[in-house]
Amino acid sequence: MSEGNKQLITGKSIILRLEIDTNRIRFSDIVSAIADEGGDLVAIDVIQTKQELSIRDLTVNVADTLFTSKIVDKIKELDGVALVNVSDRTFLLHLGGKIETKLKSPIQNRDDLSRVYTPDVARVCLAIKEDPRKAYSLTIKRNTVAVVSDGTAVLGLGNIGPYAAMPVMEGKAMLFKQFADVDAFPVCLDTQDTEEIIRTIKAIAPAFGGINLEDIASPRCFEIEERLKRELDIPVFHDDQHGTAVVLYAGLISALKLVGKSIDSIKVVVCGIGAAGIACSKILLAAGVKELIGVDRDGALVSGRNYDNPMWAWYAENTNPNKTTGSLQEVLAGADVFIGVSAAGLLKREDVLSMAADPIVFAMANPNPEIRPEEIEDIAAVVATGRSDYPNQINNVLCFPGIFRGALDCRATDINEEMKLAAAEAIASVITDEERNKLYVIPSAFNQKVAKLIRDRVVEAAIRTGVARRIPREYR
Ligand SMILES: NC(=O)c1ccc[n+]([C@@H]2O[C@H](COP(=O)([O-])OP(=O)(O)OC[C@H]3O[C@@H](n4cnc5c(N)ncnc54)[C@H](O)[C@@H]3O)[C@@H](O)[C@H]2O)c1
Ligand SMILES: O=C(O)C[C@H](O)C(=O)O
Ligand SMILES: [Mg+2]
Repeated sequence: MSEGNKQLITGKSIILRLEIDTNRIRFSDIVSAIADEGGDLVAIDVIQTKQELSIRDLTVNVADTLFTSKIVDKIKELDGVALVNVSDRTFLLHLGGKIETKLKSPIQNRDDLSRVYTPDVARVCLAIKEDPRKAYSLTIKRNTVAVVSDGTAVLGLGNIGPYAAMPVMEGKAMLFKQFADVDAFPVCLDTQDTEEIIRTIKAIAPAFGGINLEDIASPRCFEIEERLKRELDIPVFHDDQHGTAVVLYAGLISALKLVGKSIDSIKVVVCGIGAAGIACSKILLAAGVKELIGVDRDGALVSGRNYDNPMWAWYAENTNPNKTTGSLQEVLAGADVFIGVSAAGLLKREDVLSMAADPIVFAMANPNPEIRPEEIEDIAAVVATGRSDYPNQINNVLCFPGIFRGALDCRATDINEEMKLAAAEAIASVITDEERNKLYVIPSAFNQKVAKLIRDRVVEAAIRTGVARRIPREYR
């Protein structure tokens, strides 16, 4: 297990079910024992009481699994307490998966049955056969997105395969529904072959109004997306590239306002030149960043070198104008902005100290960032991560629900550059100059304005650029 993955088990919440003999032990002694072993008791539920026996569920936050085993051992030593069960709240939330199918209308009698199913359904099938566009009005297609992964670059966990990728894809499906009322379905493919992935996605496309590619490793992800965009008539969007780039750009516009720097005068270092790093770099170049340096495992990407990865060859030619060479630490000196889309713990406090005044640090690797915000909160002007448990969450969740809502509503054939830029501007517009501060440069995922604003701007951009096949009523 890598160092990064080990940190994964931080910040757990466990539930201890205890059978307590109240004649033999005081509850306060149990609480102290838990605290002594590093547990933070946050809730108590009394499940049952009979005479001197009390069954209680104690919800305890622990910093990592080590504390869990210490707490469990300590409880077992206590006289008058029996440990009935220990459960992890996160695992409980995943029991049986996180999403399900719901019927829009119940099937209560023969009449209903004959309409939703044989024989009447056949008339609907034939109507679609006659005019395939009716798939949008008569099937789930108009509101359904496939979240497709091959499990090769799941968060920063790497190639963990399609089964292990499912919890993330189910999570993305939840976010689609929660934030934009899009029905999304996780599809994890048991193949890592580019052609087979393309063929499979094309074969399942009839049911879907859009394809959200997720956690597919670079450089394969580029060809898969490019080919599918060309060969399918529904929008195909690689979230780790474009969703991330859109939110990053929105966050950077806002952070630069805070520190009073302009986009064309800053030096930016991007660490991790994969799917997210390349897309973030492209959006920054388009926005006018002049000094942009990409760093991967072997240091800065520089023109004139031979790179097997064709995207790196392109990257080296189009960035790093001063041909700066060296490690992350070396090229970061004097930089205004650090963007991390690589792996946990790569950035050190000393590195941030070597940056220009008012450094902006976007440490976006998941689940563990390149540096923990608490390590640099006193020296950085703005710190953001991809996580939900710190302020300034720069995560593609802010983008993909609204962008697909817009694309589906106007039956777009594509999600193009103008639509992505419109989404970034929509996110950036949510925070006013008065509201903006060090801990609030990007709206929260729960800000209800975001998805709606993105949707409207995306629809407008789709209409403007001629990719909308339907004009929503308010734009007619
Ligand atoms: N916050 C967000 O919204 C968001 C979105 C997408 C990706 N990410 C995160 O960014 C990371 C990369 O995701 P991706 O989809 O681009 O994956 P990817 O596999 O396409 O790219 C990762 C890149 O990071 C490089 N890398 C790995 N370890 C490195 C090291 N020690 N030093 C320098 N470079 C290193 C790899 O060589 C690769 O080029 C993951 O941690 C992921 O969770 C965050
Ligand atoms: O899944 C996330 O939280 C963001 C992003 O898609 C990632 O792969 O890290
Ligand atoms: Mg992802």
